[in-house]
Amino acid sequence: MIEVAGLTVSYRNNKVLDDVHLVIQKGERCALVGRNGAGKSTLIHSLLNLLPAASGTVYIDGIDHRRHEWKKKVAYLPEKFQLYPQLTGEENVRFFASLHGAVDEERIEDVLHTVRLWEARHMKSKQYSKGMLQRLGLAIMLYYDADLLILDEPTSGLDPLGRADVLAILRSLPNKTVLLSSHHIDEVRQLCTHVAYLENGKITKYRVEDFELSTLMEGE
Ligand SMILES: Nc1ncnc2c1ncn2[C@@H]1O[C@H](COP(=O)(O)OP(=O)(O)OP(=O)(O)O)[C@@H](O)[C@H]1O
Repeated sequence: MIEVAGLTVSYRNNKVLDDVHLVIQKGERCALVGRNGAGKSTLIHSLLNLLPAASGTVYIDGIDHRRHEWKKKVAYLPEKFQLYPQLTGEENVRFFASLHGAVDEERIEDVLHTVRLWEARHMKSKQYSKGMLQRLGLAIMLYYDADLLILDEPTSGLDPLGRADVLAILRSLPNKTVLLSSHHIDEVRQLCTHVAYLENGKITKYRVEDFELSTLMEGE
C-alpha cells in the first residue's frame, strides 16, 4: 500500500507536484497518467525517495519512505535501464540476483518462464529485440518477488505485439500492487483497476471505469 500526503516537489522554482495526495490500496493496479511533463516520473522518483520533496510524507506499507525497511517490499523498473549486452539473458538475471545475496536458480528459471524468455535464455542480450530486453528487465524485477511493483512507462517504444506481451505478463501476476505510468489509455483499461490523473501538479484518482479519455484530451 502507498500513501502519499501533501507531497510537494519543485525543480528550482518550477513546482511540479503541489500538495499531492494519493492512496493506492493493496492489490490495486493503478495507472499514473498525464501529459508529457505533467510530473509522472517526478512522482515515481519522489515515492522511491530518489528525489527530495519540499514537503509531504510518503508511506509504503506503513513505513516512511525515508527509512530503508520498505525497500524489500518494492521492485522498480525504470523507463530506461542498462543491462550487460555481452551476457546472455539468463546471466543478466543471475548477475542482478547475485547483488542481493545467494542466487536462487529455481527462481531464475521461474521468472524466465514468466516473461517467456526461457527458450532464449542462452542468447546474448545484445541480440535481443527491444521487446525481449523489456521482458528481461521485467524478469530481473520479478526475481525479487516484491509485493509492490512500480514501473515507469513499461511499454514505451514497443510495437503493439511487444506491448501486448508486457501487458499479458503484468496481468498474469497474482496478488501484486502495481503502479505504472503510461500514455496508452487502451492498455490502462486492459490492465488497471484505477487511474491517477496528474495535471497542474495535482492528482485525481478514478476507478478505471469512471475515467473518461476526454479528461486527458481536455488538456491538449
Ligand atoms: N532534473 C530535472 N531538472 C529540472 N527540471 C526537471 C527535471 N526533471 C524533470 N523536470 C521538469 O519537471 C516537469 C515534470 O517532468 P517529468 O519527467 O516528471 O514528467 P513526466 O510526466 O514523466 O513526462 P513524460 O510523460 O514526458 O515522461 C517537466 O516540466 C520537466 O521539464
